[in-house]
Amino acid sequence: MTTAAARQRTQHAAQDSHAIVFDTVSKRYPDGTVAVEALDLTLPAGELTVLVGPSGCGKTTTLRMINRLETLSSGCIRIGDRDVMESDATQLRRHIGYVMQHSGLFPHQTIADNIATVPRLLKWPKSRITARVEELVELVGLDAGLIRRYPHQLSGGQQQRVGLARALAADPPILLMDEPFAAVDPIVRTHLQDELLRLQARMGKTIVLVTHDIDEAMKLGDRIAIFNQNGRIAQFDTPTRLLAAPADEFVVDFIGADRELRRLALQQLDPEEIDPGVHVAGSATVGDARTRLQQAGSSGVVVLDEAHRPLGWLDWERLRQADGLSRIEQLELTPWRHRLHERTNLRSALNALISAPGDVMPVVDDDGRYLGVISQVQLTRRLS
Ligand SMILES: Nc1ncnc2c1ncn2[C@@H]1O[C@H](COP(=O)(O)OP(=O)(O)OP(=O)(O)O)[C@@H](O)[C@H]1O
Repeated sequence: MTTAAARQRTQHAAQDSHAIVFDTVSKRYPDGTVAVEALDLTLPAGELTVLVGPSGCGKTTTLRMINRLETLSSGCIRIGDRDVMESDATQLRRHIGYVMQHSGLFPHQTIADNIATVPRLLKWPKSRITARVEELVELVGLDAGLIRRYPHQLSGGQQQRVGLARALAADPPILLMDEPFAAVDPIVRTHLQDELLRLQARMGKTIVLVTHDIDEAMKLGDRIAIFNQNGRIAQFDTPTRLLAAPADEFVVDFIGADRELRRLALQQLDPEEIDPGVHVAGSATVGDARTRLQQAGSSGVVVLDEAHRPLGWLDWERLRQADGLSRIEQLELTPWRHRLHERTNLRSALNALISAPGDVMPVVDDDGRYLGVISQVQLTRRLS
């Protein structure tokens, strides 16, 4: 009989087989440079681990030793119970997707052929390859019309998506990503990071990602390894723990002066803090709105459209001056520059509130419908 516990054990065993363990690993290049010295580190299966640290501290070397693009000088790396140096290098790399900073696409091959690289090596039937390419293009959010183009005909962000699709083609359990978003502009980078998180929530792969950027590390990492020189680990922890209890001055400096703001970015609004607020429909009369405001003792009112979406803010002074019989929608409302989503983090909430009329911001659900308001007073109380 297969019990739930037994099923869970089997699942864990399967996942553990993709944990990556560094056991006293060193790498000395032929010119004598010691890139990594006696590294001990266990990267858990099914998690996204970020390697971050100053330039030249050995992050890329560490990453490239996992798929044997660099050989180890001493020590051992195991994936599950397999020693990578004893595995066949070609076989090993088929189970490990690899994404580089400048996508590394083959310039004379179409996008479709680039994505199909590993399936072709594995001699999949043509129909299976075509179906997989279509599936991947959709998965990474590329327009299907692009697959007949060549890499130079794509933007940097599109090329990175193709690089990711190619790395995922044979559904490898492990994905190595070396500064995958460093070469694109900040807006595209944010999109790509969000996409990676969305994909990882579905895929649950063992991902190792190298970056210089501590904000990117905090956003993406289930765990973060902060490297000091020669591949020494200053701290290996979850983002929350790194911010709450940095191990030493080096970590404090690396995280930066705005550590408190970074902590806020990791905390979400508590649904209990969302206040119903005072709101009226645009079709209500000024007189109705005044009565509601007086009852609630608020400084203004949130005006909603017929789909219950926030239209703007109307303060008491403007209401007082208006004709009591006119409709609210005829008055000039103060719009918000942002909407806060119910799953927003406290850093975004604070930023938005700083410029909000009436010191309150409407909070909306996935469809943009009004759930209530969060106020500066409430947030300050929570943070103090
Ligand atoms: N092929 C090589 N030969 C000699 N030294 C090398 C070689 N590759 C890297 N190094 C050196 O090894 C050290 C670690 O390099 P590595 O590229 O792993 O660091 P990194 O943390 O990824 O740096 P960056 O963030 O600048 O990419 C550096 O001092 C680098 O100069």
